[in-house]
Amino acid sequence: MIDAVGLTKAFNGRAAIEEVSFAVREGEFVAVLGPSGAGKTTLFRCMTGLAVPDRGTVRIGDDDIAALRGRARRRVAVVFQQFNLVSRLSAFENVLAGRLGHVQAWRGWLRRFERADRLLALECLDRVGLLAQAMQRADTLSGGQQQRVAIARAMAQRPSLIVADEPVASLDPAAGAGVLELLQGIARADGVGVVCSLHQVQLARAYADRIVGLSHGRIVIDAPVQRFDQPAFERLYGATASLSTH
Ligand SMILES: Nc1ncnc2c1ncn2[C@@H]1O[C@H](COP(=O)(O)OP(=O)(O)OP(=O)(O)O)[C@@H](O)[C@H]1O
Repeated sequence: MIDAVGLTKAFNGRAAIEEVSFAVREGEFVAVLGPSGAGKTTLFRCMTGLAVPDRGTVRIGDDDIAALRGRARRRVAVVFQQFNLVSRLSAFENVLAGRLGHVQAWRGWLRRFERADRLLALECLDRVGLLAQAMQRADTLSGGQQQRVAIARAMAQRPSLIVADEPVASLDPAAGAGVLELLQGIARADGVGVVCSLHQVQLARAYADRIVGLSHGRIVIDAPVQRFDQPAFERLYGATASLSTH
């Protein structure tokens, strides 16, 4: 469904990612692991059209993501480490923002969404367990709740792919696990592809279907989660690291 081929991006003559290729199928949850500076964020920015690769393509179905403009971009939803909600708006209004790529522009400006869009936003909030908080201002919610709102917003976009860049890095372990369980559920129930970068190997092993490992800008592992073993772990994090303690 999503096909990244030969992605290369350099900054000041130094490659941040080099010849990165991988595919994500419908309903698949792929965790991207790798040490700091391995190139995960650069890869994600290229996959979402936020950055233009020097070489390579990302296709979603028949479309090249770099060529997708405006509304067509709605096929890829992004979840950020810092949630990126509008703090003074309610959870509900933030989720409605996920519909902006689907409605006429004036409806977005005036926040006059149709009934079907409002119902969908409520349904998405219900799916993430926050219906009761729908009218609460985003900045009064806990970090875990804010990330759930961001996921509801991504769902309201009705995307083919959700790209989540370290979505649990700012959360405590329980809230982080809850967020990954949600993303896993969305992949399975809705057939949405999910690509999620993580620093916690144990979370990747618990929730992902596949692990893609990036090191120095290159893919060094691409394997089903069951095959992510000690040698794979060492290839990614170095010989002194031990999988059993992660
Ligand atoms: N805008 C930029 N300008 C210059 N160098 C950059 C830029 N963005 C990324 N880099 C460099 O590219 C390399 C990969 O960075 P990137 O942020 O993609 O890694 P990462 O795996 O996401 O790291 P982390 O896990 O710490 O977030 C690093 O060496 C970084 O310094």
